Amino acid sequence: MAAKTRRSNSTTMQSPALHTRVALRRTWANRVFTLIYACAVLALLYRHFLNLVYSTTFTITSLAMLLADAVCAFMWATYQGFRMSPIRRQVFPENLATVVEQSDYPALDVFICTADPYKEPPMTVVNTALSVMAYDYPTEKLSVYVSDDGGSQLTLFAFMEAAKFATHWLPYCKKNRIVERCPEVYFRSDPSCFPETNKIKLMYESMKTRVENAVKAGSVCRDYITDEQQLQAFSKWTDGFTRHDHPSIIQVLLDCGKDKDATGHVLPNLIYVSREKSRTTPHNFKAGALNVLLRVSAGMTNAPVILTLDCDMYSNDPQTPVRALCYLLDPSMDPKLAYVQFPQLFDGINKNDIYGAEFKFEFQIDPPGMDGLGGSIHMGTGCFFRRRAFFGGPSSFVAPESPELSPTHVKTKPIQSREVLALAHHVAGCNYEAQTNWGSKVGYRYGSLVEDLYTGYRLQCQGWKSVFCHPDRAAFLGDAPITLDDLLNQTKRWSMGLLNVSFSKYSPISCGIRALNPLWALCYIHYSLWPIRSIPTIIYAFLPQLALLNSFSIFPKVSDPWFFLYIFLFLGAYGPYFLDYMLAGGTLQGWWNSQRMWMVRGLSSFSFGLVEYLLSSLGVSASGFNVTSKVVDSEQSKRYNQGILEFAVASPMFLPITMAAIINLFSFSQGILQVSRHGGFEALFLQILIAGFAVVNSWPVYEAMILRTDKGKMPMKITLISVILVWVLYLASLLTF
Ligand SMILES: O=c1ccn([C@@H]2O[C@H](COP(=O)(O)OP(=O)(O)O[C@H]3O[C@H](CO)[C@@H](O)[C@H](O)[C@H]3O)[C@@H](O)[C@H]2O)c(=O)[nH]1
Ligand SMILES: [Mn+2]
Repeated sequence: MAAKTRRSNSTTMQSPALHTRVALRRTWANRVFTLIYACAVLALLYRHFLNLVYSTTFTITSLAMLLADAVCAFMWATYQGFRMSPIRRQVFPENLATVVEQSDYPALDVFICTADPYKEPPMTVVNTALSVMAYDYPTEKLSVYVSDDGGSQLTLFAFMEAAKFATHWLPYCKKNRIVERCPEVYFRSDPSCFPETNKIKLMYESMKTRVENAVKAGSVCRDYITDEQQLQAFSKWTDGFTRHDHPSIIQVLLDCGKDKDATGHVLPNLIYVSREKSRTTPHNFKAGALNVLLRVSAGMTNAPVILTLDCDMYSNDPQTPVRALCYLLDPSMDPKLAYVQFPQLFDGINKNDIYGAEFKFEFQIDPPGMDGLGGSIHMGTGCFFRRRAFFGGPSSFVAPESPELSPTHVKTKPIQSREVLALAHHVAGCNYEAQTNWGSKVGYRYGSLVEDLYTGYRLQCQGWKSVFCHPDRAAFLGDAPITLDDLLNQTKRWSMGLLNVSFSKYSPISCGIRALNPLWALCYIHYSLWPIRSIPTIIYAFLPQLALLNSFSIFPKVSDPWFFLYIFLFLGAYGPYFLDYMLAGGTLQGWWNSQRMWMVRGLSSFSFGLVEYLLSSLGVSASGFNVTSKVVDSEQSKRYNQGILEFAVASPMFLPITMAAIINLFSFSQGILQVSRHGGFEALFLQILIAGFAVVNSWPVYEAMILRTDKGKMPMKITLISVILVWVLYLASLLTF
């Protein structure tokens, strides 16, 4: 494995390493292959060029194929950034004690975001919070801040319950050295029995029932409210209170200075924050919520290390913060290190990941490639930041507007003191950021629906670095969408967010290429232009097929030497991708599904994202952050576990998928008939091959249109509209060819 190993704590010669990095053995193979494939790509472009200049039969079809191939070539070239210097890191948390005593660990503020109690069940959020509150970390240094953008009593109520349950759960986990500290997952796993297990389980179940009852009823039953303080907290939900219009609500649910667990030990701080909202002031979605937490926490605990988490990403390993410290506290580490990113991994993905929702490349395979160049992307969740990184570059500090919010400000007042609470409410106000640097130079950056990638990128442009930490045991596990519609909406949102980045003032194309190492910038260019993949996907899904239906050949004949170039390009595009996927522990079917989903996304979410982005930049429509649902419907989940794709809703994004499935089937059968009757196989072979490949990929779509009777099948409306559109397309093609 190790081609070269670099010991990272060279200054402390005697002490054992806290972490190592090695170049992956495949690096040279990658580089050589890139060189060979680049020649093939150039040859293809040369062929197009010859065609353009000399051919008398150059048509609109040739132009479209040129466009498709040029975009593919560009995306391929930019992807090579990831493949040039991939590395693998390892951490040794057991050695941390040689560098720092536990009592000298930095304080840690954990930020958890939630936005909608109906799409993100409060019990999910509570489980995430409990799993981190129970970290193996000095409790008095740990604070958990929950941002509730849904402004929901239900979420607050769930956290009041969680605060009570934590007093039992935390000592139980620590005493019995439980590894699984997310209670839901722990009890589901049928744990071994300790004397208190049943009692704790009952407590958990009864909390769950109360919270779920409240969610079902849509309000908190008065009987559940046990004390005056709680009553006072809920009194903020007055008649005019809506999730889009309400004052800020900040509740300290556990105070480390006062509250003790059932065994008399201190508890971590637990603070509920629902920032002020007003319909007239933009709130910048999750980035805005995180900036509020940055300020509220600055006024309360101001920990130098921050962990950001999405509400569904529970901790799966109580040692995770210590792993992060192996980088953050290493005296020989580059002081420009801004964040340690753990991969986004998921719980409950079905056997072969039918939706490719694991994003194995983006969350597991590509980040080590970027890490070797300067640092991984930020994935929004599972990331330990140095607070200082949010305030200017490593050597150019940008002070916040108030010294009390500065990362260097030392806290002395108790978190529940009047001044501290007043400051917290003030900085959570919806007009607070006006005329400040928040969102532009300080904190999470605004202007993109992928605030995570964008913020990480902007930090790196300022000179910050990052590290990708991928331990064997997953550090965090989250939910992935289990319906196709949810998944496509998620990637549509990402597409728009990525285009925001591409066309921003700080675009990787103009800015990144100057600020970062060029290969590193290529990676960002590649991601930020993801949605343009839709162009070749759409062209390749329809054009060769329409040509085939008209017996019109657009690729070289089998006997033509150029034919082999196409075959090589096809295999060479899939081969490395396949190998990387399998080396990352994937299955053959998982890979197949993943490549299918890339085509599906290209047809639907990427193209819709591209169009919506264009419309919103023309001011025709506004783009928002449509939160992915984490609610599981039992029938849907049953189908998901059986590996059946869920269509069910009449989403316009299904139209291009269905149309492509129909047209490929027709052209494939027509092509076969044609060559068996009239010959010409040589000239049409590549088109038949492409259509055949698409037909095999479209199998689940045919099933959903014709064979299935369950509720998840393709809505008849979508099938009918697709048939009509395909017919129109075919008629139009008769005029073209
Ligand atoms: O106005 C908002 C919208 C969302 N969120 C939170 O943002 C998180 C991510 O939302 P989700 O719907 O789960 O989006 P995903 O597409 O699954 O998330 C990925 O993509 C997002 C950017 O689009 C990143 O923010 C996430 O970290 C990343 O995991 C959730 O905890 C939400 O509660 C807010 O706090 N406020
Ligand atoms: Mn999510």
